Amino acid sequence: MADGLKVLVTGAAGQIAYSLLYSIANGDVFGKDKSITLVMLDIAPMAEALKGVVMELQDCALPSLKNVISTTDVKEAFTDIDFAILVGAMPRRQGMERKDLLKANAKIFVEQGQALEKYAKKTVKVLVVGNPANTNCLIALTCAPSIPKTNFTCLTRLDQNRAQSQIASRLGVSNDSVSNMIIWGNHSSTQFPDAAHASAVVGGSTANAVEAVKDDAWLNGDFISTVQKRGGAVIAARKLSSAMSAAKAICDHVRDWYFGTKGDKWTSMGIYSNGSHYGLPENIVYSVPVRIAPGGEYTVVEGLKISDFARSKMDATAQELLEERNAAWDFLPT
Ligand SMILES: NC(=O)C1=CN([C@@H]2O[C@H](COP(=O)(O)OP(=O)(O)OC[C@H]3O[C@@H](n4cnc5c(N)ncnc54)[C@H](O)[C@@H]3O)[C@@H](O)[C@H]2O)C=CC1
Ligand SMILES: O=C(O)CCC(=O)C(=O)O
Repeated sequence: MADGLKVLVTGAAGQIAYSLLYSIANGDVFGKDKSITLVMLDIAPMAEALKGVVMELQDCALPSLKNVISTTDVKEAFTDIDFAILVGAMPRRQGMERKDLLKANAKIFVEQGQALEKYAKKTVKVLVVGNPANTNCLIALTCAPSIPKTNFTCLTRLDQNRAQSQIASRLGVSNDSVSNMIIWGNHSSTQFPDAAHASAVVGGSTANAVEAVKDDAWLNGDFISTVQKRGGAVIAARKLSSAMSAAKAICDHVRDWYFGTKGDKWTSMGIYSNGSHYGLPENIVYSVPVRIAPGGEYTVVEGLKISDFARSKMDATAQELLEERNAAWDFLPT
């Protein structure tokens, strides 16, 4: 078995983790030949529940799971990790926007950014899932200045999967027939799901998704708002936020980050904006299309033609991220 990886999942006793841990431990993310040390962090009141999850993982008898460490101690959790999947945070309830969670969750990402700085490998790759994911990611990377900012990403793959599925279902094709969907901006109701550069295989031929759908009113209207509001719709129906689909999207994101994207395909992820792509402001975490080399180095897909409609949507979601950043700065240590 190839050399192992030490992978941390926070919020390990929560509902997303319950759908996620098996896939990581089973080799569905990093490959069956990679032995995994799984580190599971939650808060002290959840220690007993965490024991139950550990027992279940043991009972799966998985060949690739080398070791399980469950802890409520931040130092133990972050020491020498290769990957950090930061899920642990409060989810929103009905009637809230994700940014309303900033006050409750920002301090978690200050503490965990500082822990990454002190205890993790400098090569650690960090995926922030807990909401508001983009701004929590910005907080974490700001608190870990010795780790490259490119090692921090936030999850918008769930939005991408939602958009892909909407287009596939509209065209009556399988989900894997649709590719190169883009999510621009914030994982929030201002995000811009952009089908203009996506392709779809319909009847054996590959076509641009917009040309295949042939319904601009839907693409510029209900398609966008359905994806933007999908998280809220799941909460309204389930009285709990998305978990199974979130866990699947985390696996897709981390797998692509580890193994790379294939050929001409790209994927969307929230990355640190250094001000050099698509006229986006500097110092926010903004979702863009990226191609990823095996091992994890990503490059932003450049040169896409941006319509006036797209520009206004991209700017609106950037504006929201600037406002979130201003609010978040109140929670950073001085
Ligand atoms: N970016 C995205 O696409 C998505 C983000 N989310 C977000 O993911 C987060 C987690 O969601 P769920 O698992 O459904 O919530 P949950 O409430 O079921 O689980 C969260 C877990 O985190 C733990 N936790 C709280 N503070 C912690 C800390 N300081 N360290 C470690 N663990 C801590 C809690 O004790 C709990 O066990 C929420 O903020 C939710 O809004 C959810 C779905 C998609
Ligand atoms: O919408 C929410 O706050 C629930 C979790 C989430 O971020 C999502 O389902 O997209």
